[in-house]
Amino acid sequence: MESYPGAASLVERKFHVLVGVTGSVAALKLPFLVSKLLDIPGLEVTVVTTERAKHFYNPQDIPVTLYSDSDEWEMWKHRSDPVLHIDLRRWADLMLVAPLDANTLGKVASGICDNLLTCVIRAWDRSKPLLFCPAMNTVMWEHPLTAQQVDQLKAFGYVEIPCVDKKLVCGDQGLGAMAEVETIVDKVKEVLSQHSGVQQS
Ligand SMILES: CC(C)(CO)[C@@H](O)C(=O)NCCC(=O)N/C=C\S
Repeated sequence: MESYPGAASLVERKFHVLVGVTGSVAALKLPFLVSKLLDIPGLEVTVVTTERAKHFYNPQDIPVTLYSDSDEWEMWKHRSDPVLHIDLRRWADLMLVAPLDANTLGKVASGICDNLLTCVIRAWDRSKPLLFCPAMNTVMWEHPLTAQQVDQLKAFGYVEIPCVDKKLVCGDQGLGAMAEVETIVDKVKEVLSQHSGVQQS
């Protein structure tokens, strides 16, 4: 490859998927979700976790870069240092928040950004797709706040991958279970095909 200006732009870089994970018990599916995303050719995956989500998975089961709040503060000590949540919003072509727990849903709907994940979302470039997978106990899902907040996120242009009706880990039966990983991956593929369509045009 000649080293003329713009040469790099001619090389098909990978499609960058940023996975956000929050503190629903559905976060136990993160290793499976990441591995199925990595099966999609041309994808590069990075994960941003909240502190509460860490309770549900083992970081050794996540074979990609995994950022959490301390990374932001380790990285920024002086004015010239990179700002991680801004670097991540630039790096990502698509964001997938799976699971989106009730706490982070509320924060995103009202613009609270008190951790790395909510800062990336608050800074998100809304011309890029942001998919979210709500997951919470049925009685939380049925609280009137939830529909208001989900509608607010859809009004921002974010795409809901709806929760499903299941027997939940606490024994309750009903809506609130995160969409199946296969459903989530199919949705990412669908958006990806639209995106690559744009690239071909
Ligand atoms: C964990 C999994 C994926 C097992 O199939 C499913 O139950 C689920 O998505 N639960 C999320 C709902 C939740 O956070 N419940 C919290 C209290 S009941």
